[in-house]
Amino acid sequence: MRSTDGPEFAKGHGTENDFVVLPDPDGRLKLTEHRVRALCDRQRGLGADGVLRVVRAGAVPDAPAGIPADTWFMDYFNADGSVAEMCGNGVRVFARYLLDAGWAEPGELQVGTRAGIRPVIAHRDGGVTVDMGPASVFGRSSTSCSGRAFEGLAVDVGNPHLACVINADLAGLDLTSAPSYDTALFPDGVNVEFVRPVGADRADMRVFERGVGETRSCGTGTVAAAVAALRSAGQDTGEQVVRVPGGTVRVQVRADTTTLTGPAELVARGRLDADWWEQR
Ligand SMILES: N[C@@H](CCC[C@H](N)C(=O)O)C(=O)O
Repeated sequence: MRSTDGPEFAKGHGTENDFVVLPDPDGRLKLTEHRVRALCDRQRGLGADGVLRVVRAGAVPDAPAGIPADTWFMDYFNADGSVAEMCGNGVRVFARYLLDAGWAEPGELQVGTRAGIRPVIAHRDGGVTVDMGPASVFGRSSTSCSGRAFEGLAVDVGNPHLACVINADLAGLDLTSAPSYDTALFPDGVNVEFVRPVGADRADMRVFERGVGETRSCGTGTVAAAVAALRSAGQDTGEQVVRVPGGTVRVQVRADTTTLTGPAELVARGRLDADWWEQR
């Protein structure tokens, strides 16, 4: 009989950007790069775009200064085991997990991330709004994909993005391999979005995520996409409904901050096999 008393997990997604959630309030789990990759493996693991460790900020040695020790901290890892500063869809799923576990009350809550504290509101309809903080444009750059060059805006949403507004069919892009990017402007890599405006306040988007590959949604990416779509129409602020392969989110870009509203769903809870976990 195999052991079933390994660490607890949950599985959830936000617009089909999916995550393994590992509750670890006191920071006891040894979450190595190898274990993250194994968990996210879609053939031999649970399968996910990333891992969200649910831990108190005080138990995370590299949590940014200024986050109170008892704040719930989203310790985020990409599927390749790399650490990222922020994950917009992840924060929504993280908040849903906290509520489901009874670790947070409905209403407004604060989630610590490597990009700072993100205030979150969980709505009665299952949607979640995240105050994503200001999105700052730090240049223009280019990428090439499917043998074509595209221009885009470099946008910092806590993590780096290159959001390219294009007037071409998104379905025709081959995102099975990483689009090129300027390593001087993006020394730590970049998430690349291709954005097609559809009317004044709507845009379609596909994304190639740093540390993952093409995903069906990227919350921080939709914020970068909204900023780029608005700028292409001569606006610094406004609202955009962004449609991604996995669903639809609403982004508000204000002068002082941005917000992201979209669904978050938990689909399973269980325990990892203890032997499997120990052998990773
Ligand atoms: N899917 C996320 C972004 C996750 C991090 C990203 N891959 C990076 O390395 O910056 C989102 O919903 O924002």
